[in-house]
Amino acid sequence: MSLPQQVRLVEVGPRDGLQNEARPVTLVQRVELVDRLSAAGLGHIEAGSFVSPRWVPQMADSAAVFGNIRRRSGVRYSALVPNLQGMEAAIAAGATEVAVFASASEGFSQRNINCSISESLQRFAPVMALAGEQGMAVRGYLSCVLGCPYDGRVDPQQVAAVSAELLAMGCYEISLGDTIGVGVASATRQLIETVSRRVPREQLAGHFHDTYGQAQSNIYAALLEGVSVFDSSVAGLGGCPYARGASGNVASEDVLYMLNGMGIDTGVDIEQLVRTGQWICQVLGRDNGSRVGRAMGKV
Ligand SMILES: CC(C)(COP(=O)([O-])OP(=O)([O-])OC[C@H]1O[C@@H](n2cnc3c(N)ncnc32)[C@H](O)[C@@H]1OP(=O)([O-])[O-])[C@@H](O)C(=O)NCCC(=O)NCCSC(=O)C[C@@](C)(O)CC(=O)[O-]
Repeated sequence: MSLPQQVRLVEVGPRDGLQNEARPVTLVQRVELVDRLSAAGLGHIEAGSFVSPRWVPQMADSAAVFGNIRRRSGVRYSALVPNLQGMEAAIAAGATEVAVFASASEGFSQRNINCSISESLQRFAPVMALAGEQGMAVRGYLSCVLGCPYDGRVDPQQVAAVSAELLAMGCYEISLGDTIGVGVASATRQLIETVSRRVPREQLAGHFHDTYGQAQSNIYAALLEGVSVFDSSVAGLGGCPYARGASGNVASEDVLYMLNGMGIDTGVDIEQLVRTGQWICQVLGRDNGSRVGRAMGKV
């Protein structure tokens, strides 16, 4: 399969990234992060989540984030929602679209959202119904597609089955999450080959954490399999509070550098993105998780 000419990057730093930061991030800083990312050309930004603040306190102020960002025309500002309560809050806050999230493994489903996979899908039914009434697009995340911190190996057929259910419920795209970053390129290819028998490749996205340094090669493997949407996080922010040892998402700057080098268009300005990564690392007092960010920061 030939490589795509264009890739859509979904920037998840303000949600997947900041949800796992120990240091408190102010509302002003969260808003500025989203605004800097849209200014850099990112067209799809997950700006926050409407989950229980007891479970993920870092995302507690998401409504205020949506209320204060400088909205650029054409940019999709999405929100993560686990249930109808979250969906109603996301609509009230003015999210452009939402994402529901399920797990391919039972162990992670219980730890992350306190219910089984099948219960989680039942919770999404009213979310999908309300989204339909509102004409709102819903993305579906599936976690632990290449391994689970609680259950170990995850069968690709199981990933395909839950992906197909999310698609049948009305999700326009299924983002396959290697939540703990354990996958390697050959497993990624096999996974996409299996899942694509149930979900068209054009409706799949890749969401790779970089815990074991495999994210970029997994993205390349997914590109070769015809996937052209990838989630990433500026400066490699993040992890997952319910997956011990999970490091951040693959850094947006690193993905962009690779795609630029391969002549694949994303519409994102690498210089501005690198500056945004440097800025947020300064704000958080953390090291920059992007190699490209570190290298370009020196020149
Ligand atoms: C799903 C629940 C709520 C179940 O949590 P629960 O405790 O089982 O829920 P409940 O329905 O019994 O409600 C308990 C309390 O939570 C409240 N509540 C209920 N729903 C909401 C809501 N939407 N917003 C705000 N509050 C809510 C509800 O009102 C009630 O409040 P109380 O009466 O006790 O004061 C909880 O487990 C939860 O919020 N989990 C979120 C976990 C999370 O956000 N994890 C990180 C995101 S997933 C991820 O990062 C993976 C991904 C997507 O990036 C892909 C990848 O990398 O694999």
